Parts: sequence; C-alpha cells; structure tokens
Amino acid sequence: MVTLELDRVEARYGRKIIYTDATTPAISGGHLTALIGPNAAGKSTLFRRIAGQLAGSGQVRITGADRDDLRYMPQDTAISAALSVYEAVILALKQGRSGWRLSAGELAAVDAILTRLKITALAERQLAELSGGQRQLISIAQTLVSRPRLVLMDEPTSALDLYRQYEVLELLRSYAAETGAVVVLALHDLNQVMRSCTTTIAVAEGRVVAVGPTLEVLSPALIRRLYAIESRVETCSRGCPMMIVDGALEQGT
Ligand SMILES: Nc1ncnc2c1ncn2[C@@H]1O[C@H](COP(=O)(O)OP(=O)(O)OP(=O)(O)O)[C@@H](O)[C@H]1O
Repeated sequence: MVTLELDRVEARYGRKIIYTDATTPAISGGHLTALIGPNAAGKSTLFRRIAGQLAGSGQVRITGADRDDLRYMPQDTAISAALSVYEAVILALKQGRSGWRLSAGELAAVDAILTRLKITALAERQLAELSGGQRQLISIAQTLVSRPRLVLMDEPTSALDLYRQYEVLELLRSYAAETGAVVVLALHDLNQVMRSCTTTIAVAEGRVVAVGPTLEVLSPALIRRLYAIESRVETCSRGCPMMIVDGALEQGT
C-alpha cells in the first residue's frame, strides 16, 4: 500500500513563504484524492513542494513507493518540441532510465496507455498540430505510461470536453484501484470531486484547512469559507450527491 503524508511542510518561492505548516494524515492509495481550494490558494505550490521542485522545511513522507515513482503533471503542459505523439510518450517513459533501446514490455506500455486514452489515432501526429484538449490527453499519457505509484495532476480535465472528462476520471479511478497508487488531482469542479474522489484535501491561503472523506469535507460551511458561495448537497434521482450553488455572499459578509 502506498501512502503520502505531510508533516509541517513549508513551501516558498525564495523569500516568499506560501505554506508554513501543511500537515495531513497519511493519504492511502487505491482511490482518487482531490486537492481543492480557490485560485491562488496554493494547490500547484503544494504539488511542486511534494514533487521536490520547491524547498522548505518539514517532511513529505512516502511509504510503499520511491521518489522515482512520483510523476507530477503541471497545469501548464504546453509541449512545443518537434516530436510525434508516439515519440513524446516514449520520451516520457525513458526519462530517468538508461539507454534508448525499447523493450517489448515498454513498447506494450506505450501502446496500452494510448489505447486506454483512446488516442492511438493521434500517434503519428506532431505535437504542434494538436488541439488543447488533445495535448492534455498526451500529457496524461506521458504521466501514466511508466505506471507511477504516486501521481500528482494539476487540473487534468480543464481542457477536455464532457465525454473526455468522464472517461479520464474513470480511467484514473481504475488506474488507482489497479496499481494501489496515490493519485492526487487538483480540481475546481466540485461535482467531479464528489463523483470521483474518495478523499479531499482543502487548502486556502497557504493552509491545509480540511482533509477527509469527500462528502464530509465538502460541507456548505467549508464551501462558504473557501469560495464565499452558498451551496447545498442534494441527492439526485439516481442516488448520487450533487452540489447546487445558490449564490455568492456579499463582500464582507
Ligand atoms: N513562481 C512563483 N514565484 C512567486 N510566487 C508564486 C509563484 N508561483 C505561484 N506563486 C504564488 O503562490 C501563491 C499560490 O499559487 P498557486 O499557483 O500554488 O495557486 P493555485 O491554488 O494552484 O491557483 P489556481 O487555482 O489559480 O491555479 C499565489 O499567491 C501565487 O501568486
């Protein structure tokens, strides 16, 4: 079982401190975890700190996996290299591995992730020719092709149409279940969070303000505090919880 735990983690850009004391219980793998919070709350910063791209005190504890097993997909995944889709996914697989010769298993891994994402038809296309949504799917393929056991994805569905959003979240959910990986997704769509993510971490103003089962974390009180939005959770006719937005609070209330 893979777990990820933060213990009084600090994160900063030079002298600008974003987190002083981010702490979570051990987040277990096998299901999806959401990272939520308003714009500029510090979601990407926390990912960068966990991925080792930012300095700071405190401890990021990973059990059941190595740091090499971690893949971070940033929000801005502009890929400009003159490569085909197939080459770009191979390149991602080869990162950190010695030699350029591909084993039969590695070729199968590239084919498998393109098939799972239903993008085999794009394999020979140049990255520069792709649409924004297609590029996001390639980034997801690059992130998952090495079957990492710790995955951090910053808004992985932001450029996708409704069908692809659904498909990608289902794929990520089954990936986590199959591999036991800790998969943390920064998401703004709280209905996606309720549908797909078992655990939710909420951050605001450089603090972890709640961690726990998604439906407990996404209370109207927390939504009000994070977003200044009045909301309620109702059960739809098929038994699924849905968040309904009733309105925004007046400034200063
Ligand atoms: N490279 C940087 N140098 C200095 N400050 C930064 C840098 N990147 C981000 N910040 C600041 O860190 C804070 C948190 O930003 P971050 O990108 O982590 O927020 P976020 O929650 O991911 O936001 P969003 O939902 O808008 O993507 C913001 O105040 C931002 O201005």
